[in-house]
Amino acid sequence: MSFGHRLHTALAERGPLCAGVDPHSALLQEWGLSDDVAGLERFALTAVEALAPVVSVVKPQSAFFERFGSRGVAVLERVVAEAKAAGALVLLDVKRGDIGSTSAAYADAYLDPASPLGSDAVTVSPFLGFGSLDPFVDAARRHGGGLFVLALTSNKEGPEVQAAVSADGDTVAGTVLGHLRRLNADTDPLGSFGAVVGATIGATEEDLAFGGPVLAPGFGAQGGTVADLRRLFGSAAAVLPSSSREVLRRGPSVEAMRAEAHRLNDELRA
Ligand SMILES: O=c1ccn([C@@H]2O[C@H](COP(=O)(O)O)[C@@H](O)[C@H]2O)c(=O)[nH]1
Repeated sequence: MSFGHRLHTALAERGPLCAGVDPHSALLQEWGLSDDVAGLERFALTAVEALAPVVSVVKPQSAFFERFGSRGVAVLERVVAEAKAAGALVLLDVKRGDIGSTSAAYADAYLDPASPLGSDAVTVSPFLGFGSLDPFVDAARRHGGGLFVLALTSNKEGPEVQAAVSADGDTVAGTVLGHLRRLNADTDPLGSFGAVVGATIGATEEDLAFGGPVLAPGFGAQGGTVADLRRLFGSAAAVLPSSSREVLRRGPSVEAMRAEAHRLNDELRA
């Protein structure tokens, strides 16, 4: 079954919230944990225990695991496996993108279910040209996986690149969304090729009806609100507001993190 189909079902069953697992050193400290691999493991697996049984999508941020080298990546492998086992879809946030032949290796690493980091979907960067992502698109189709392609990111520096107008008169973001619209054509009920559009961007004239899901980071700690989501994403096929720190700072209590995820899902559904 395609990622779009599986995501559509998960959103209906569990709600739209995407829960980020971002083991910031400041959060490890707030939880009373040491800033080392043991602390990382306790933090990340506690977050998975709290959130993966109740949210549709868990999004581990690879950077916070990579900073501990191979032992940190081994913890990330457990996070991916345990979140899947608890019934969540796993979106690995690695924002990869390179020349095609290297993208093929990244795609195998993150989208092949037989790989130790094999996930349901992955974030990718289109800024080497959208065609450089073809190996990711092929792997996603082969394995029933999904992609979330950077389009209008939540950071204030994004427009310098993403709002630039290219030779055909489209913005860079508009060009990315156009490619996604083509990839998602004729997919029912939801395409597997999503876009990253921050909840913090204020306003956009881009057409967000491209047939696939929008990952909306910036909800919560970066200032994005439910009102922003309603205003920005009315035309989108599906929206996954993503929150990491805002939920994780409720820890280390499993009950408190889970209650916050339920509260946000209720608010988002209302
Ligand atoms: O445009 C983007 C793309 C990705 N992110 C990632 O989402 C989370 C946000 O964490 P919060 O604690 O909820 O702010 C983080 O992993 C970012 O790398 C983003 O923020 N904006």
